[in-house]
Amino acid sequence: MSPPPSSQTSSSSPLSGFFGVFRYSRRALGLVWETSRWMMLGLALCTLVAGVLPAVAAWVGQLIVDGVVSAMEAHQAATDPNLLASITPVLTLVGIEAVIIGFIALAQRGLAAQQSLLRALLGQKVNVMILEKAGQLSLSQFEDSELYDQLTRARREASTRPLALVNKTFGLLQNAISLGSFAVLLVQFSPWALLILVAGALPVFISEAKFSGDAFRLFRWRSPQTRMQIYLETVLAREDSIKEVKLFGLEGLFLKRYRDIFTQLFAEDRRLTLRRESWGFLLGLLGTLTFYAAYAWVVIETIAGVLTLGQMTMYLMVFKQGQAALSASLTAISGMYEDNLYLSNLYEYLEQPVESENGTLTQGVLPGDGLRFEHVSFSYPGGADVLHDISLHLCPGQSLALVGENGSGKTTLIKLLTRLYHPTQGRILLDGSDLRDWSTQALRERTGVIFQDFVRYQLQVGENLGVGDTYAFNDQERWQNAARHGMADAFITNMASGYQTQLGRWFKNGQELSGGQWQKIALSRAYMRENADILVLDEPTAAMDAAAEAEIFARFREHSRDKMAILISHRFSTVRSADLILVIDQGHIIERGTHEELLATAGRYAKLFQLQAAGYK
Ligand SMILES: Nc1ncnc2c1ncn2[C@@H]1O[C@H](COP(=O)(O)OP(=O)(O)OP(=O)(O)O)[C@@H](O)[C@H]1O
Repeated sequence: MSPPPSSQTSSSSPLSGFFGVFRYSRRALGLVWETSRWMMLGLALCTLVAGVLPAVAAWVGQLIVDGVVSAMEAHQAATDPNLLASITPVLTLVGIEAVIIGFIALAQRGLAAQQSLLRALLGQKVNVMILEKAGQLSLSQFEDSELYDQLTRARREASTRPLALVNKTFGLLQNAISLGSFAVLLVQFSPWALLILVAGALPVFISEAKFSGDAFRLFRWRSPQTRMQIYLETVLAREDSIKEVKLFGLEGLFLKRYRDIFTQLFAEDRRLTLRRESWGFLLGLLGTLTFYAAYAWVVIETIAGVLTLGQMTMYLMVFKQGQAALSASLTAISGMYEDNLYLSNLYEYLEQPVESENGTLTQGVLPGDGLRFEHVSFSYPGGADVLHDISLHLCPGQSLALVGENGSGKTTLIKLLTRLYHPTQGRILLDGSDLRDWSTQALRERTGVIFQDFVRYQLQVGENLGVGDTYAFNDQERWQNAARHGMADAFITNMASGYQTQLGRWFKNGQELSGGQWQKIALSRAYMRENADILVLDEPTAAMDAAAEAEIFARFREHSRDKMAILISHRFSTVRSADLILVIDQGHIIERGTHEELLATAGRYAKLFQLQAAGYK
C-alpha cells in the first residue's frame, strides 16, 4: 500500500511543505485573539522577555568573568588591597544576573499559566464552534462519511490543537528572538561564526521539513483506518452495544481487527520514524562538528589574546544556546505540521457550505388545503431513486397509512415531508405553498414526528418529553398532558422520582426503561407539539403489547380528529382504519384506497392482510 500521489493539502516539495506550516498560524492566532486579548498580549510579552533575556544574561556573564579577572589582577597588584572595593562591581553584576534569571523564570511561569488558562478557554470556544456548525448541517451532510470523519477528528482534538499551534508559533518566535539577539553578539566575534552556526543546522532543518511533510500526508491518508479504530473502540466499550458483543462473542474478532489496523499503521510509523531519526542523527552530527570547530576557534583566539576570558565564556554559551534554540525551532516546526493538519481539518469542516433555509412563509396560499405530493421522486446523494413519481393529497382531518416491505421508501417519504431532504423531482406543498418556501420555525411547529430510531436521551423523564417542544421544555403540566396522550403517565408516576427520574445508565441513579416504555416516551414527545396539525408516527408501537397498542391508537385517532395523521406500520390491525392507505413497493405507489377498497381489489394489500390474519388464527 502506498499513499496517493497527491492529496489536497500535500506539499509538492520540502520547501513548500515547510511554508505550508505557517498557513494556519495566523488563523490560530486570530482565534486566541478573539478568545482573550489580554492573555494573547501577555503571551507575546512573556515570549519577548523569555526570548531576549537569555542573550542579556550571557552578555552579563561575560562582564562578570572579565570583571573577576580584572578585579583579581587589581587586587593582587594593590599595595593596600580593599576586598570590598574590589568585589563590589562584580557582585553588582552577579546581582543583575540573578535578577535577569528571575525575570526569565517569571516569564516562563507567566507563559505556562496563560497557556493553561487559554487551553481551557480555547478548547471550549472551538468545541462550541464545532457544535454550532453541526447544528447547521443538513442530514445529508451528516450522512457523508468524509464530513463525519472531519467532524469526529475536529472534536477529538478540539481542546489541544489550536493552542498547541499558537504555543509553537510563539515558541518559534521566542527562539527566533533569542537567535537574533545571539546573532548580534556573535557577529561581533565574526560573521563567519554566525554562518557556521546556521550552516551546521541547515541540513537537519531540510530533512525535518521533508519528513514532516511525509508524516502529514500519511496522517491524512490513513484516516479511514483511524475512523474504523474509533468505531471499534465504541462498539467494544459502549453499554448499548456490549450486550450483543458479549452474546455473539465478538470481543476477540473485533479486538483482532483493532490490533491488525494498529499493526499496519505502526509499521508505517516505524518506517518513517526510523528513517527520520537516522537522518536526524547523521545530519545532527554535522551540527555537533561545527559546534566543536567553533569551540576550538574561540579557544585559539582566546589563547592568542584576541578574546578575553569573559568573551570566550560568552561565545561558547551563545553558541551552545544558539544551537539549542535552533533545534527547539526544528522540533516546533515538525510539530506544527501536525497541528496544521488538525486546523486545516477544522477549517475545512467549519467552512462547509450550509444550505440556506431561506423560506419565510408562516401561512400557505391555500390555508386548509393540507399536504400534497406532486410527482415527487427522490434519490439519496450518490444513489439511485428510492421514491418514484409519488403523488398524494391529505386534507386536515384525514389519516394516511403507509404500508410496504422493508426498504420500500416509507421513512424516506417522511423525511421529505419533514424537509430533512428535498425532492430531487416534483414538489411538496403544504396549504398550497412549496415546503421550501416555509419558514423552518413555522414548519416545525406544525409537525409532530416520532421516528423508528427515536433518541433515548440520558436526561430526566420530564426532559425527555420536554425536548418535543423547546418552548415548553420545563413545563411540568405540558409533560403530564403529553404523557397521558402517549400512555406514559402511569409508569412515570410510579417511578421513584416521578418526572424527575434520571433515565439511562450513563449517570448516577439512572433508570433504564423497557423498549415499549421508551416508545411511549417517544410517542408522548410527539404530543408535546400541541399546535402541530401534522402528526407522523413511524412504527410507533412495534415494541408495545397488544393492549397498549389498541389503546394508543384509540387515543391517537381521538387526538388527531381535526389533524393530518400519517402512520407507518407493518401491523394491519393499526392500519385498517386509516382514511387512505398507500401500498409502496420499491419506491412506487402500487395501490391506494381504504382498507375495504384494497381488500376488494384483491391485490398486494389483500394478500399481505390475509397472510397476517392467518397468522393470528
Ligand atoms: N440515509 C440513507 N442514505 C442512502 N440510502 C438510504 C438512506 N436511508 C435509507 N436508504 C435507502 O432507501 C431505501 C428506502 O429506505 P426507507 O428507510 O425509506 O425504507 P422503509 O420503507 O422505511 O423501510 P422499513 O420498513 O424497513 O423501515 C432503502 O433501499 C434504503 O437502503
